[in-house]
Amino acid sequence: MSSCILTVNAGSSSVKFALYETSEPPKSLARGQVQGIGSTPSFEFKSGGSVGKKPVKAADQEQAFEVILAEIQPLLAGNEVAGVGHRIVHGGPLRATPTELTDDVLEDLATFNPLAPLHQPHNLAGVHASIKAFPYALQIGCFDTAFHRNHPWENDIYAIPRKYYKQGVKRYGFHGLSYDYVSHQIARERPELSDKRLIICHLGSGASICAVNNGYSISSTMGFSPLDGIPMSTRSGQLDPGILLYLLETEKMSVEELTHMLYHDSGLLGLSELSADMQVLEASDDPRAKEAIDYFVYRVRREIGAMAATLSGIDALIFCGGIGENSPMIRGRICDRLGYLGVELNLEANSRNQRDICAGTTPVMIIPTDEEQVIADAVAKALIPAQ
Ligand SMILES: Nc1ncnc2c1ncn2[C@@H]1O[C@H](COP(=O)(O)OP(=O)(O)O)[C@@H](O)[C@H]1O
Ligand SMILES: CC(=O)OP(=O)(O)O
Ligand SMILES: [Mg+2]
Repeated sequence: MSSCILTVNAGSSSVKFALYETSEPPKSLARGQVQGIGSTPSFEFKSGGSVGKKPVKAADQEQAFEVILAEIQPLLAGNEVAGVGHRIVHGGPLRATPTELTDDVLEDLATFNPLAPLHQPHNLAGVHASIKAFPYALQIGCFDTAFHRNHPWENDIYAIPRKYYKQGVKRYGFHGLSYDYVSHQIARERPELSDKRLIICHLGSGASICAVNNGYSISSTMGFSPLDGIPMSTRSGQLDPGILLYLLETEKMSVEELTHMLYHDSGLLGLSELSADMQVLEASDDPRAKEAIDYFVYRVRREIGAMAATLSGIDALIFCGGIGENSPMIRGRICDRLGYLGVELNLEANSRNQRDICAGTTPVMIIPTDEEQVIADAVAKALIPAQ
C-alpha cells in the first residue's frame, strides 16, 4: 500500500482535485475537475498519459465532490489517502498558515459562511464529506486569505468608524493560494523578478488582481468579501454603497434578495442577460454580450492602473485563471491600452496562450495557476516531519 495526498479546491464554478504521492515535494499522480457547475457540468481528468472528459450531473459543489470521489476510486486502489488538503476561501483575521481541520476549527470557519457564500459553505461541506470518506486521513485547511495578511494598514482598512476594523471589517483579499503559487513560480522561472513589483490578474469565474512586491501581497482588488473589485461571472465587483442603501430603502429588497442579486445575478450574467461564461459571451453576436465584455475589460484595465499606482510602477504583468490562461482576446483587449506601463503584447504568442507573451519593455506572462500544488505541499509538510 502506498501513501497519497488528495487536494480539493471548490471554486464558484468548479471543484478541482489532484492526487499526489506522499513525498517532499509531493509527486503528482492525477488531477482533474468538475467544471461548469451551474451551467453544463463535465468531469475532466488527467492521469499519466490518459486524459478524459465527459458530461456529468452536478447541480452544486457537493454533488461535484461526490462525482469526483466515485471517479477516483480506481485511482485509489493500492493507495492509502494519508492526508486531504482543502482550499478554504475564508480563514478569518488570524489564520496565516495551513491548519489541521479539527471540530473547533471547523466550527469557527463556519462563522465566515456569510462572508463568502459561494465558497465557504461548499469548502466546509467538502471537508465533512472527506472526513466521512477518509476517516483516518489528516485533514488540512489552506486559506485564500493567508497570502494577504501583510497588507499595509491603508490597504487593509475601510474608512468607516474604527470599531468595525477591530471587529474584523477589513480587506482580507482572496485567491491567495493562486497568488502564492504564481509569485513563487515567477521567482523560479525568472529569478531576476523575484524581488520586483508584480501585478497578477487571476481572471476566472471569480476574478481579482493582486499587487505583489518582493514576494508579498500589498494590495488586492477583493476586500472584505469576494464580491469586491472587478466584475465576475455572477458577482458585481466594486459598487457605490449608495446603491445598496437605495435598493434596501426604496426597492424594499430583503437582505436575502440583495445577497442573491450581488452573488448570483450580477457580473457578466447580470450585464449580458445571457450567460456567466466568458466563452459563451465571446462566441455570441448579441450586443449585450459585447457590452458585458467591454465592462469587464475596462474594469480590469482600470484596476491594473490602480495597482501600478500602489506599487509606484510595474516590473511584470501576469495572467492566470480560466479566462487569464485561455482567452487571447480578453488579454489582448486589456493590454491594448497599457503602453504607458511598457506593456505590449507579442500577438502571435498571445494567440497561442504561450507563457511569454511580451513584445514591450515590461515582461507579460501567462502562468497557469496551480492551487493544488500549494495545498499538497502544505499537507506533505504536515505528514512528513522535518528531519
Ligand atoms: N478559452 C476560454 N476563453 C474564455 N474564457 C474561458 C476559456 N476557458 C475557460 N474560460 C472561463 O474560465 C472560467 C472558469 O475559470 P476557473 O478559474 O476555472 O474558475 P473557478 O475556479 O472560479 O471556478 C469560466 O467562466 C470560463 O468562462
Ligand atoms: C475567491 C473566488 O472567487 O474563487 P473562485 O475564483 O475559485 O471562485
Ligand atoms: Mg478558482
